[in-house]
Amino acid sequence: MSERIGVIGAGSWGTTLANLLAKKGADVTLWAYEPELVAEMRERRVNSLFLPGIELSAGLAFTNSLEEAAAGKDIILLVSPSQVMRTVLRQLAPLLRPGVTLVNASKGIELDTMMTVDQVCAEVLPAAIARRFCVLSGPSFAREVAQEMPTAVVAAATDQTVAALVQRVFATPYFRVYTNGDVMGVEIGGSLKNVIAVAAGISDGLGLGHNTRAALITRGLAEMTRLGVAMGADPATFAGLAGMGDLVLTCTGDLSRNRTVGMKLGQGMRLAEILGEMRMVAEGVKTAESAWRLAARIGVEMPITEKVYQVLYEDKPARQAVLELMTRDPKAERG
Ligand SMILES: NC(=O)C1=CN([C@@H]2O[C@H](COP(=O)(O)OP(=O)(O)OC[C@H]3O[C@@H](n4cnc5c(N)ncnc54)[C@H](O)[C@@H]3O)[C@@H](O)[C@H]2O)C=CC1
Ligand SMILES: O=C(CO)COP(=O)(O)O
Repeated sequence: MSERIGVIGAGSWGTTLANLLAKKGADVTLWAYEPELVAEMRERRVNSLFLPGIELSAGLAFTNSLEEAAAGKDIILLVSPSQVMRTVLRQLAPLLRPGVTLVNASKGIELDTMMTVDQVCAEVLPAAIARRFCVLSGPSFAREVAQEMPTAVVAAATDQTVAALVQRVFATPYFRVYTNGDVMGVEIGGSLKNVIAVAAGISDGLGLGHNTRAALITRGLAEMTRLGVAMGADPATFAGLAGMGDLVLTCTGDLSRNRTVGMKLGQGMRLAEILGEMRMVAEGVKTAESAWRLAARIGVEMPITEKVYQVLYEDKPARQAVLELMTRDPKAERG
């Protein structure tokens, strides 16, 4: 591959995708926020903080300098947590060359503005650069991709030549990439499934059953779709990889950080204590608040998201939240 690629963020997902690209033979530079991580990855070819036990390709370069990671690159992969994305983008803006393709692999809605990552890019970056934006999302635990387990994701861009480029660059025999034109639907699906995964974790932590989890997944999908459609998304996107696919993975998979946070809440731990023990990001914790505020602002009902918000931030007991969901006014399933 001839593309020069900068990967911005060396958490578990950024490291995994950088490694996937380097194993394909691409020229990849991985930027890490933590200086000690760069030293370790250079010397030992491992990221013991965020992706322990996975050997990193000899072809991968590492840096703490955003300039080194971004200047002159053909593709920039954004994989920093969504709440720091604006700060990172502001630093990247003067470094990006015209014609660069931006790929977002992060999942979340900014707290202060209630913006998706594509919207933040459009605000922070020059229009000519923000136009070549693509979001890469879907059911993809980093560790399983790093272990080359078959995975399917979606690359969504307004310009289908951009989506097709991203599909070609990222595809491997174990990483299948579908194109899609619905940027908003894919951004919203990837962001909101994390909130529903917190709910599913709470349910599991309370010792509730498979019926409850299936109800949360299905009704969670209904409210994700409702918000997405109100934001201009195509409802069909929510039946796809970035909607139902990722929702099922995250609500049922033991590797999910969001589900784990929920489980610990359901078992009675306090949020501050849970987050204090975590170095990794559980995006659903902040996105519960931004999504809840966004839904209130545009007048969309999101009862599960609302309860997750109340359990996280208003000390609502989890059992009380479940009871309140179950005893809402009777409704038709669709409508
Ligand atoms: N890990 C996974 O399986 C997947 C993660 N994602 C998404 O990828 C994004 C990144 O998550 P992970 O790679 O999992 O990260 P992680 O949870 O493994 O690591 C945390 C990351 O946050 C970075 N960070 C912390 N404070 C920072 C700051 N002030 N400025 C810049 N960076 C800072 C760390 O350097 C590290 O890269 C998230 O939006 C996540 O939802 C998407 C798909 C799969
Ligand atoms: O987005 C993910 C898988 O698609 C990762 O989910 P967690 O952040 O909950 O681990």
